[in-house]
Amino acid sequence: MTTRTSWADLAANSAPESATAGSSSANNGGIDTMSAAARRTYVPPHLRNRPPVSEPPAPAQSGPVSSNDRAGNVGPRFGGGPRNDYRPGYGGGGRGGGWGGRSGGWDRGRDREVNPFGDDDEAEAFSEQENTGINFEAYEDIPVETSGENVPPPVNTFAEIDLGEALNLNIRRCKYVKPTPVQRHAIPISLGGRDLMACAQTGSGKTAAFCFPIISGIMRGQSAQRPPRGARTVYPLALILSPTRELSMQIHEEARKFSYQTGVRVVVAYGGAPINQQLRELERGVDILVATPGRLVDLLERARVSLQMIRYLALDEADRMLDMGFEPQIRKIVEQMDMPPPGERQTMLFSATFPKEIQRLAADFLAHYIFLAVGRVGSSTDLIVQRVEFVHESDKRSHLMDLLHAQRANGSQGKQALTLVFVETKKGADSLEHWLCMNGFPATTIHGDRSQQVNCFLDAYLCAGQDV
Ligand SMILES: Nc1ncnc2c1ncn2[C@@H]1O[C@H](COP(=O)(O)OP(=O)(O)OP(=O)(O)O)[C@@H](O)[C@H]1O
Repeated sequence: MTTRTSWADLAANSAPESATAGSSSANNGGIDTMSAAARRTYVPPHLRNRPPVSEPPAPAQSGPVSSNDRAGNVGPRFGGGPRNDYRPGYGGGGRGGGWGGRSGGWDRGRDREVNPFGDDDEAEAFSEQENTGINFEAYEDIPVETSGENVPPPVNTFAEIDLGEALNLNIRRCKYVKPTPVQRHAIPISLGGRDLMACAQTGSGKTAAFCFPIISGIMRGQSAQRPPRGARTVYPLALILSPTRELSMQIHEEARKFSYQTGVRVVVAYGGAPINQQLRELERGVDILVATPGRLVDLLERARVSLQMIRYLALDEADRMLDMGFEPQIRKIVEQMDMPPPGERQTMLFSATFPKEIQRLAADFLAHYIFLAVGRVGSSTDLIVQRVEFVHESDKRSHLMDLLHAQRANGSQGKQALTLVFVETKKGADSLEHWLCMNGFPATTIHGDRSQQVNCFLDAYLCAGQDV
């Protein structure tokens, strides 16, 4: 069934055929960290250290979201679809059976996986307390639009999706009780092997929306293709591109939690930091690479990373990447290196907005994609009263004083309230700070290297002593 909506119509006109995949520039040196046996067949990090199995790999078969046509989308490169890598005896102990029962390659290899949850106390980790990162009360009214052919139905619970035992445990460790709107729709779409163009705001739970299908897919899959051997070149199976170092680090942290004890290894690479440590991390193996575009181009040009084995590509905050001028780098990474073309890889494009430039990117990077637009969770329009008031220059301070007094009166109901005042210059901020303090509203000025022009005040009346 096809549902058409205003945004959807924009999306539906796309022509995804224009992407071109460059040929591999593989070199033939040995992979010096591998044994001779391992050299014969490339073994991705998540599959290394498995106990040997005598039977051949399981035949290609559909994933648990059986109504989806993943095979047709993944292409012949990966054996026509995901492989269910359940093997009797593998992961059968400890965490339960099924393909999700793996305890992962980490613990058996030379690296012991650090617990990203930061504690070994399972009782604490599994406490019933919900993750409070999302305002679930604002959920029910979130408008969601989807369009495209054969859109997989959304799910209401994580239990409805077979993500595998290990990933399910990590979802519980994260205290995610139910999926956010973007997760409800995006996860079944991606598990179904479909390309996705998702318009979703920051804070809507996008990270899990693209990480869960990637991790689950890597756990199930088995690469049918052997990459050429290149000294010190690594071959990630998934690439997550994000605009900034901070966001990349955040995604990496989250992805490490989601992939804990799955055997799937996540590495991050971003600019503005020494490359050597990142190279060492890459050399230890990488299944999912989280990267900023500039640093990734550097790694590709040094032939330290090859995109030849990429099965999953996620672009987070794509509109921000374009705003920051990363389009040439992104196009180089996706179209001019050795990444498999659309249709042979699975691509998820996330953006808060859907301007023409993003529509073009979607047309070039995605194949037969589903368009998803999710309204903002806890949108400012729902939770914040916005008011614009025009005040004469000479009345600004007295007006501010009135607002602060009003807030002080409201604040007596119990909840602490903070006031942020943005001031044009540091000098102006210093002057206002002094004036506020003299008038009984302790304030703290914040200014930093990144924005000398914008300074803000914290009304410390109700939070004196807090370090912003
Ligand atoms: N299903 C869920 N249940 C409870 N909390 C969740 C759920 N999904 C995500 N969260 C939490 O909500 C917060 C925002 O999620 P997340 O960082 O994934 O959003 P995002 O859309 O990727 O935002 P950003 O663009 O800032 O990365 C995080 O604290 C995350 O742990």
